[in-house]
Amino acid sequence: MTGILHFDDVRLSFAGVQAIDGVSFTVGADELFAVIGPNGAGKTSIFNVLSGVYRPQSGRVVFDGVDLLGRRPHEIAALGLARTFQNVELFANLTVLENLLLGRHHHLRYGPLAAVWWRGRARREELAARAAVERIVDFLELEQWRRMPVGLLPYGVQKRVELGRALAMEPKLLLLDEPVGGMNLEETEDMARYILDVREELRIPMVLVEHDMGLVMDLADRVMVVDFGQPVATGTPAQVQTHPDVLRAYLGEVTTA
Ligand SMILES: Nc1ncnc2c1ncn2[C@@H]1O[C@H](COP(=O)(O)OP(=O)(O)OP(=O)(O)O)[C@@H](O)[C@H]1O
Repeated sequence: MTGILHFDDVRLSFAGVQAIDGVSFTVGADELFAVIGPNGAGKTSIFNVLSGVYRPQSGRVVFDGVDLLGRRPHEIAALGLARTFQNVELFANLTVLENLLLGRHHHLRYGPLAAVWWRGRARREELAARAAVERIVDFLELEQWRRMPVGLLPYGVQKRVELGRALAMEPKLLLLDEPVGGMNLEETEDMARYILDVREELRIPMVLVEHDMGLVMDLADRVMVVDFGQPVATGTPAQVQTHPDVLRAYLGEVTTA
């Protein structure tokens, strides 16, 4: 299968704990791919391998034709792989606009000297960055909060700003780590709509880790279920929902409807 991301037979262990035990998957260029599984199954570890935080003992990870293993998180981000975090990781004292602008820093090509001596280009890039950030503010309907410090905003809006920060990087692939974790129903529905908009209007493929099963089954094209670091099943939401090994992983036994 051709795809933007290939995760191939990856194994990662920490002092006796096999966090990822031979996981493989491919994400298509226009796909929304979800990873689900019980607590401690290895989902976050998969994200941490993808974003360069953990280095696996074996396997291959190829993104957009580039081998990611051994690369540092900032290099991977600069290649176009952006992520959001389970717990919001924004600068609480900075405004929404400032946080979004920080997301764009990979796109600023001038260094500090150029900023002083070559004002024309630095200024043009700065203006382009601001215009791009304003488009994201519109897209995610953040107008009313744009000049407010992120730390003062409701949690659901902070999560939306985090999505915006990742979008500001103009990624080729987006990793969403529990985008609706801790949200109420209304916030969850809003976020689901923005995720669909990212997919349909911006056409950015995504990998989603999420505990909210309803959201996963509504949004994902394909789902991979992991348990104890191992892949249990991969398929469409309808296929995995009825897979006996998936029921066993979640419920501890096979049930028949
Ligand atoms: N840095 C680490 N050091 C030691 N063990 C770790 C580390 N990171 C993860 N693990 C272990 O690896 C296993 C997989 O953890 P991981 O966080 O990837 O699971 P998860 O599916 O994301 O869980 P959750 O749904 O609770 O977030 C667990 O047994 C965990 O304790």
